[in-house]
Amino acid sequence: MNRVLRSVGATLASAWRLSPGRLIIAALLMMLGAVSGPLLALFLGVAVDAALDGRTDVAVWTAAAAAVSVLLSLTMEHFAHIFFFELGDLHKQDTERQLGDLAHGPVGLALHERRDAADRFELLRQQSWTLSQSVQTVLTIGVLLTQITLTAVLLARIEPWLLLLPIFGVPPLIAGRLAERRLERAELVTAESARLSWHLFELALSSTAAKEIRLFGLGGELRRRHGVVRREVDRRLRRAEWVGAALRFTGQLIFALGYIGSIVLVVRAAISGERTVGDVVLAITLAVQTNAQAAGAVALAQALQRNARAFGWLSWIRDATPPEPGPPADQTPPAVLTDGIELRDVAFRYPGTDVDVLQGLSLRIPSGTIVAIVGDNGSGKSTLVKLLCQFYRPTAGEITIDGADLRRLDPLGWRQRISASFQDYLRLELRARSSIGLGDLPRLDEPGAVERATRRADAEEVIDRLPVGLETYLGTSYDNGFELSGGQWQRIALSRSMMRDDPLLLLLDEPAAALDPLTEHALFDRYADAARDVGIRTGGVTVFVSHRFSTVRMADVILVVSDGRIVESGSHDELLALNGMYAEFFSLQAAAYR
Ligand SMILES: Nc1ncnc2c1ncn2[C@@H]1O[C@H](COP(=O)(O)OP(=O)(O)OP(=O)(O)O)[C@@H](O)[C@H]1O
Repeated sequence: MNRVLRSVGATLASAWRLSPGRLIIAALLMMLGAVSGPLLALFLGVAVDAALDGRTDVAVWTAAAAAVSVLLSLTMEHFAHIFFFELGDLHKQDTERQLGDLAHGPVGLALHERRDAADRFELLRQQSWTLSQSVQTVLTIGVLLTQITLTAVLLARIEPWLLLLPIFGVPPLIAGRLAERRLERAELVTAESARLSWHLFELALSSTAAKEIRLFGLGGELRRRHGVVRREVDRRLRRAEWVGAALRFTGQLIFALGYIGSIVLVVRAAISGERTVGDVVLAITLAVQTNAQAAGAVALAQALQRNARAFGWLSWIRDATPPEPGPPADQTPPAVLTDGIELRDVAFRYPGTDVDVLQGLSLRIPSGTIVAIVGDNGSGKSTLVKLLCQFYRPTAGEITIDGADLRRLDPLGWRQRISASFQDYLRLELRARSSIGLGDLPRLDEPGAVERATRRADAEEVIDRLPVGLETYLGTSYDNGFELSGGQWQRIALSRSMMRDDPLLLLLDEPAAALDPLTEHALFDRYADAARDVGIRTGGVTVFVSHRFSTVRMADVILVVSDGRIVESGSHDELLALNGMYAEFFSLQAAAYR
């Protein structure tokens, strides 16, 4: 109940903030429509009695009033809808903006990488229409309460026992709520499968997936799997809907019994002469309206539950990433690195999991050093990169920057001093100049900055091939957009990562996976020059992850990571002399290229 009340309050507050005028007009129009129903019953009753008594004037006037009531009840809600529609749209846009803020807001990655958060984002995406209707839903509460009160007063005038009639409206309400709960549980339980089924369906539409799907002849298999998952989701949802329908039917049956009883009561009173024919007409008309009101209340309860659920998901996401415990992040990064970066006994476990993916990591990276990280898939290389970017804080141990705890550095300030490129790089479908220049937003329009970054990333050749160079629109979002190959996109991403002139940390997490070995080698040659230049100017440290040992050997220090631990470290020659894991990997790869 609290959840519903909170969502009602929040919806009204939001509608008032967005457009108080529309809210007031819509509420007034709805109220006019709402009172016209019970008034219609009252005027009809009086008109019938006046006609039977021969009071023509009264009969005509009350019949005319009844006609106006009909007109109002038929039209007012329609006009109110125009305002609701606009308010609903504003409310939906506002919620989407909030969702965007929530998605972009957290400084870390936990929200994006949590499965339970992904479920709620998906449910909100699917049910955004609920939010667009929430203002109307909430105002309908006032309408129904007014109608029910008026109806109750009129019924009590005829026969106080008739006041019991609205009580019969309670079972349908409770039944509706139970049914909604069942559906909600079923939706949450099936959210993961629903995501999977959507993913399998999307594969059929994706041009990237089309090649492998055709090559491996996977079309039928993917359709089959999609069908199995979809059927399972549908089966569970259908079952919840059937149980819900049975519950609702029971509730309505109880109301129907009360309804029949009340009509019998008034008709008997009229036969015995205690009530007039007008009273019977009034009671029957009101009883019909009571039924509609009960049905409206059930629908309203469902809509309120849905609204509360969507509101609950939004609040859940809002509360899902509380600020991480630890010292306040109020320090700015140093202008230059003099000492370097140090990891002391660092361990890390992803939120919601029970395995340490990094353990006991200790290491000192002196300023100006180039460090390469190698290791098996899943050994923890990218996770270490995420910790260095402050996407997560270590669960144990400490990372220091020139002796200062990394947690004390303002993440946004620290990231402004990082240049990074990731294996799952972003394809920013914009003008090439912007797609690169956004790597350092304040310098997007600085003359020569984008060109310099392109040179550092060895990507001039990619730009030269574009129809209008840096001014070319990239990607399929534009009619005249130029689509790039995977490797070309990666070079654009690399250029973006080269935009910052004075980074303290250069991170390259397999940034060249889509490039051929020769290109990667040439790129890293150039990159190493840039890194050393940065090292001299700012003492900046370079950390790169690569599976190509020909590239890795250029680094000053190579770390071999296995199962979240550093198992070997040293220069290329030192590690070869050690004749351990690195030496084995290196000779295997060298033999493959020979
Ligand atoms: N968001 C996440 N939530 C839970 N576990 C995760 C998450 N991201 C990665 N992991 C787990 O952490 C471990 C290390 O993953 P990581 O991506 O750091 O490996 P990697 O060495 O970079 O692998 P690769 O060479 O394949 O890129 C893996 O076991 C992976 O399953």
